[in-house]
Amino acid sequence: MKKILVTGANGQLGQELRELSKQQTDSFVFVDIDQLDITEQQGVQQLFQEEGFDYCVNCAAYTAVDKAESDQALAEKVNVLGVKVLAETCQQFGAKLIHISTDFVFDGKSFLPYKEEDKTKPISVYGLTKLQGEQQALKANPKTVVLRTSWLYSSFGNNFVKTMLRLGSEREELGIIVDQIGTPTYAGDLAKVVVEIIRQDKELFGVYHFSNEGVASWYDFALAILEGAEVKVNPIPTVAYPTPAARPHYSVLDKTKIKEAFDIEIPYWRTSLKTCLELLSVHNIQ
Ligand SMILES: NC(=O)C1=CN([C@@H]2O[C@H](COP(=O)(O)OP(=O)(O)OC[C@H]3O[C@@H](n4cnc5c(N)ncnc54)[C@H](OP(=O)(O)O)[C@@H]3O)[C@@H](O)[C@H]2O)C=CC1
Ligand SMILES: Cc1cn([C@H]2C[C@H](O)[C@@H](COP(=O)(O)OP(=O)(O)O[C@H]3O[C@@H](C)C(=O)[C@@H](O)[C@H]3O)O2)c(=O)[nH]c1=O
Repeated sequence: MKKILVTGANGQLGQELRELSKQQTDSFVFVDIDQLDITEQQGVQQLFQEEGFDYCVNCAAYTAVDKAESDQALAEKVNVLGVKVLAETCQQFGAKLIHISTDFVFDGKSFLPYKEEDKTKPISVYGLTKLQGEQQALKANPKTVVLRTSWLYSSFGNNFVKTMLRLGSEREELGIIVDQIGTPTYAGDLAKVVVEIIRQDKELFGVYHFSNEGVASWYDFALAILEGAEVKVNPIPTVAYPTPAARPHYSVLDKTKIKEAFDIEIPYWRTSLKTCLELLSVHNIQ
């Protein structure tokens, strides 16, 4: 039986892992900032010393993309320093680290799905801090898996799906960006892959890309979320929706490496969206 620490456990991915852990025989410890601030080296070291983890899954992050532009210090503290502290502590106590990163490490100028070794060039503070976090993790603990994912949503936490359901019930029309192309990822599917990597325990460290299968613009995603609703969804260009942070125009991830290494099948994004929407409607959450 393995012992696994999950940090940032109250976020979308953390809560999906919590759900999934109920069906696992491994022992999971879930902590969020109130129990363990990943930037506090002493507290992190003490917990590792007391508990002796085999794996740490880092779901803790500063994820407010627009706010990060004016709050660089805090974004850096959590996404760079916090990851360094966790990775060094994992190395010190012999634990493997699974760290989650983002498609926003790329500039979006490609027209083919990004492979792990493609050149990174973040265009936002969030993207830059996440890239620096990856680098710190891989440097401090060679036994690190970095999972880059994109456009995460879940029935837990805050995300684009819930925003669309809310705005769709409040407004008659929505303008949604059509020239940013990527792939939505159901955090429940990402949680399954994390658990599978731990189960296989193959020691295949390094960077991997994971999202759902297929491609969409935010506009396509919004239309699928609001299918059957009365609201009119209009496609708009990025310039018509100015935001503090720039976002890549294209950030589809190539998933060949993770599929071959861990022999996994990945659901199409519309299939997983349906699963999440059904869960939301059963629990009447918006
Ligand atoms: N959301 C997305 O669309 C995407 C996310 N990712 C990455 O996936 C990972 C999981 O994302 P997601 O589940 O959406 O994130 P969330 O924002 O839902 O959850 C992050 C959690 O980390 C907590 N946290 C923040 N600072 C600290 C700290 N110093 N110590 C401990 N915990 C802290 C947050 O607490 P609080 O809420 O109180 O701040 C929150 O509970 C992140 O690494 C993210 O960068 C990658 C691609 C897309
Ligand atoms: C609410 C809204 C958003 N949008 C656009 C803005 C943006 O380009 C896109 C998504 O907006 P959001 O703010 O929900 O999501 P955003 O913060 O851009 O999502 C990103 O989060 C980080 C954490 C990641 O790592 C990325 O992979 C990605 O998921 O939709 C519209 O066009 N119309 C709208 O009414």
